[in-house]
Amino acid sequence: MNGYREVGHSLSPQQRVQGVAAEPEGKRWGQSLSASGRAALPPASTAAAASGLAGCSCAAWPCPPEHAVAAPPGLPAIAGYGHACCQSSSSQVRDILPWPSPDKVGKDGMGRVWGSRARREFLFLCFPRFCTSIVAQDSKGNVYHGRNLDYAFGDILRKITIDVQFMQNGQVAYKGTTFMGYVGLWTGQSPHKFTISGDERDKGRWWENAIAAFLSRNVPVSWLIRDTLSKAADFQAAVLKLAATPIIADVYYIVAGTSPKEGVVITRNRRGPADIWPLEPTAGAWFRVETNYDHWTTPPPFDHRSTQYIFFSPFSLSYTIYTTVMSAAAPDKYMTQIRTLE
Ligand SMILES: CCCCCCCCCCCCCCCC(=O)NCCO
Repeated sequence: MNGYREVGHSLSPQQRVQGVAAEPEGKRWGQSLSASGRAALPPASTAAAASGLAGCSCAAWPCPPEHAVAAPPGLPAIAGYGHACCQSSSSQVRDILPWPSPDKVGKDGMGRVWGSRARREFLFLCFPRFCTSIVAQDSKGNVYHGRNLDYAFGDILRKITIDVQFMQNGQVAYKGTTFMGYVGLWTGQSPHKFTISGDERDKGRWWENAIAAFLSRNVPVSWLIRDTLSKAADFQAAVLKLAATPIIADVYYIVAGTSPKEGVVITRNRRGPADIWPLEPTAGAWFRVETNYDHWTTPPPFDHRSTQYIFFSPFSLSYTIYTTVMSAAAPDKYMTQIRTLE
């Protein structure tokens, strides 16, 4: 079964989501769950989930866990999913992230969606596009940023995944999640300024990357994340730097700041930006999800991420190395979980 490895215990996806749902806003977000945290989950939550509750009209925000909308049998409920004050948002989420069909989720979480494990490994190598980043703003204007880093060679990479802090004058200048011995960063946070994640964009040919690297002397994409974390003064400066600096390969940079509306997906060509896709909360666009496809295109039919819920999807877990959640305005809440396959 897919699980989570963090300080001393592992949780199933279902326990994890329900545990988060059980906590008051701001208390539990970004912290490790304890066994007692799970025990505190009100029984009503399970009852509501089992009863088929389809939205509520209470005035509280966040919607209490007992108002969580039911998920299909065997899948977790999400608090606030059907709340009146985010009805439009909820329905957007429902449209964009519907529950996967349980009959497609097998013992290893991939089941009939992908077939045998050998076939999946082969498919990953052929179509290595599995990362997911999300930036979202809540009703109070807080901005959150999450990412799944999915990759092959999980057995090795999970063992060498580390959170690193870069110090300057005795203080944490920035931090990130990476692999032992790997110089760049695909995930990081500059405290009280911004957070960044990178997702691969599979465009162009390998030799074009080589030319960009060796002849044009462009910057590797993960180095630019690190350099931006180190040098950019604020969200705007970070977005400008990430959008304009010539890099070796195409990529998606997802950036979140500390103030309302500070969230953006930058689609990069080697030479500059192909597209900038900001949050537009006043127009209902309170979140942006980037996987490994241009947001204005339709993902191929073999990729179900845009039609399944993201972080806890059994579909994605098999190749997920780690999940990070962060919010630059609350830098201490930075949390990475290594995804185990036990
Ligand atoms: C001694 C050094 C060991 C280094 C290990 C190197 C691992 C490289 C990992 C790169 C990860 C890039 C992932 C980008 C996220 C993404 O979009 N993934 C989808 C798969 O292509």
